[in-house]
Amino acid sequence: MNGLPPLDLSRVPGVLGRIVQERAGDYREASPEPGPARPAARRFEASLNGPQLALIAEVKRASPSQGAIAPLDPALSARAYEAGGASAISVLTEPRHFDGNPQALHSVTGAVDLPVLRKDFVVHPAMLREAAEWNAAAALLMVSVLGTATGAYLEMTHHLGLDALVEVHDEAELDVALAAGARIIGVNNRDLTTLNIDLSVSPRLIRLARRRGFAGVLVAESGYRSPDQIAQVRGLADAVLVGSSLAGSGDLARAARDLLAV
Ligand SMILES: O=C(O)c1ccccc1NCC(=O)[C@H](O)[C@H](O)COP(=O)(O)O
Repeated sequence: MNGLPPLDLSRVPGVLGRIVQERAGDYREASPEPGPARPAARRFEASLNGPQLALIAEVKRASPSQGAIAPLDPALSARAYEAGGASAISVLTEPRHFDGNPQALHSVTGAVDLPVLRKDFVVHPAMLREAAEWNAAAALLMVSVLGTATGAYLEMTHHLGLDALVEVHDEAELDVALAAGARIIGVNNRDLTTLNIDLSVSPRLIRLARRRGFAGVLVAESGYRSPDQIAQVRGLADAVLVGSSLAGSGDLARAARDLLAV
């Protein structure tokens, strides 16, 4: 496992640019060593690979687009999502804009049997080492942030035994994810520069990925609030990732169940 190439984060625009610069500052002193290799468990990937559309339910307490959403207890929320039929849990660990923290991830991995995704803005190998140490099953890698280093970060994520959800928002980013050898690709409907949501992005790029021969797992992400909206990706996506509408619902198990109703 070689060292990772340096990232040029000054090219990342808008809110996302600010967040990733802050995260890079948080990890400036951390060791860039890859850490010990672990066997691939592929639990996250397997949980999304069934015949039904799977739900990745997100523990999301706040966000740049919504402000404060709900003061969720991470472990109780994850148990509620599990009861509501979620296949996997996503936990935001970014502290300034999403009110996340490492302890939230740690408490969720101890509270549920479901695989857990570390949702953060990965800009340093230490963030992946932490995810493995905290028993996450997967980590998010964003092509808009990692650019041409996506393949190297993917290799390190796999080296640590983790699955990677490789996130894209446009055709050029999809090409990077495919060339990097991603096994799980998430298409974000939210433009992270403007924060605008366009639910036509996921179906379009998911179809394109299949036309390009991608046989792995495809996840539609962001902006889903109703079963009608989820219906737009049934039969196309393997999974949907939903945060704000579930987290702000007041009854997480019921909201998860209702969202998945056909
Ligand atoms: O949610 C935001 O406002 C946001 C802003 C800047 C960077 C990332 C952001 N969200 C991360 C996500 O991708 C979402 O948490 C996730 O896909 C769920 O989206 P939603 O169901 O719309 O909460």
